[in-house]
Amino acid sequence: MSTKKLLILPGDGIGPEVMREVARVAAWLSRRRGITFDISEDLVGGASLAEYGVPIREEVVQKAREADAVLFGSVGDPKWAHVGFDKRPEVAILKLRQELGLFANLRPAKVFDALVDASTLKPDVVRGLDIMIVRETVGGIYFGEPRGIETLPDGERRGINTEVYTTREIERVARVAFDLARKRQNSVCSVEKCNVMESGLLWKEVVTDLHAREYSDVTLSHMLADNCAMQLVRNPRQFDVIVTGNLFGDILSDLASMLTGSLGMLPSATLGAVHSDGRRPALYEPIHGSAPDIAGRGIANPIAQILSFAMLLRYSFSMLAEADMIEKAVAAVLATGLRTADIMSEGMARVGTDVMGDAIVRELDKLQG
Ligand SMILES: NC(=O)C1=CN([C@@H]2O[C@H](COP(=O)(O)OP(=O)(O)OC[C@H]3O[C@@H](n4cnc5c(N)ncnc54)[C@H](O)[C@@H]3O)[C@@H](O)[C@H]2O)C=CC1
Ligand SMILES: CC(C)CC(=O)C(=O)O
Ligand SMILES: [Mg+2]
Repeated sequence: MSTKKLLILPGDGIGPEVMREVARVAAWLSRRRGITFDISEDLVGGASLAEYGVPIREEVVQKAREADAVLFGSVGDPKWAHVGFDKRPEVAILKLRQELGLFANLRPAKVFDALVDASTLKPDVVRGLDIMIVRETVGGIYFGEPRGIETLPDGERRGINTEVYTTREIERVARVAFDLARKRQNSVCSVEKCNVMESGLLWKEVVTDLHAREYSDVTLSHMLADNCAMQLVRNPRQFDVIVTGNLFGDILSDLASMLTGSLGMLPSATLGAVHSDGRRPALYEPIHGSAPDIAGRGIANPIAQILSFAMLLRYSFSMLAEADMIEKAVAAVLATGLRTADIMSEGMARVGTDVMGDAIVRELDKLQG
C-alpha cells in the first residue's frame, strides 16, 4: 500500500492541545504496527491570521485537495473578534468545506458504556445509544445569498442571511443518509422546518421523492427541527440516522453530544463526492470548537479528536483493524475510571489531556499484545 498523505491542521485554542494526543496515537501506529503516513502540518484560523494575515492560505487549500485525508482541530479565537466577517478564523473551516466540496458531515453520537452516568439523561435512556446525524455542510443559511449587514436610509441597520437549498444539494446528502441507514438500523428521520421555510418544504419533497424512487426499503420519517431537539432529549432511542441542513445539524449535534456525556466526545467525518479517479475528499474533526474558556490549561478532552482520527482511518484509509483498536482503547480507558473534567463524575479519577492520551496509548499497547 502506498504511503497515505495526511494533512494535519490543529488550528486554535484547544485544537493543538488535543491534536498532540493524536500525534502520540499516530506514533504508536508506526512503532507497533509499522503504519506510517506522509504527514504535513500547517496553520489555520487565528494561528494563520497571526502569521500570514489570512485565516487560511490558498497553498493550504491546495495541500488539502492533494491529501488523502485532512485531520482538522478547531478554529476560533476571541482575539480576532474585531476583524471583518470574511477574515475571521472560522473562515478556514468554511472555506475548506466549500473548496473541497465536503457536503456530508457525519456526526455519530454514540454512548460509551462507561459514560452512561456522565450523560445529561438517565443511564437507562442512553445506554447503548447510537445515533448518526448527517448534516449538510456546504449550503443552507451559512452560505446563502444575499447576506451581510446593511444600513437603511433611515439609519436603521439590518443583518441578512438567507437559507438556500437546491434539489441537487438536498438529494446528494439524503443519499448519504439512506446509504448509511442501510448499514445500520435502516431508518432515516429527515429534519427541517417546512411549516415556516420554503427551503424546508423543498427539502421534505426531495427526500420523499428520492426515498420513493430508490430507497423504499428504508424507513423514512419527517420531523420539524424544534420537535427534533425536544425528542432527542425525551426519547433519543427513536432515532437511527438523522439527515438535516447546515444550521439545524450544527445545533442538533451539539445537543446530541450531551447525551454521550460531553461535546469533547463527538468526532465527525465530512465527505465529498467520489471523484472519477475513485478519490473521495474527506476532512475529519471533532464537533467542538476551540474552547477558549479552557484553552492552555491542559484539561481539554482529547477523545473527540482521537475518535476523529479513528474515523479517518476507517473511512479514508480502510484501516478498519486500527480504527477498531483505537475505539476499543478509548472504551477501555473510560472503563478504568479515568475522566477529563468535562466527563467527570463521582468516584472517578480526574486527569488532564496528556494523561488521557497516554492512557489510550498504553491501552493500545495492551490490545496489540
Ligand atoms: N469546526 C470548528 O472549528 C468550530 C469552531 N468553533 C469556534 O470555536 C470558538 C468557541 O466556540 P464555543 O461556542 O465556545 O464552542 P466550543 O465547542 O469551543 O465550546 C463549548 C463548550 O464546550 C467545552 N468544550 C468544547 N470542547 C471540549 C473538549 N474537547 N473538552 C472539554 N470541554 C470542551 C468548552 O470548554 C465550552 O465550555 C468560536 O470561535 C467558534 O466559532 C465552534 C465550533 C466548531
Ligand atoms: C464554522 C463553524 C464554526 C460552525 C460550527 O459550529 C460547526 O461546524 O460545528
Ligand atoms: Mg458547531
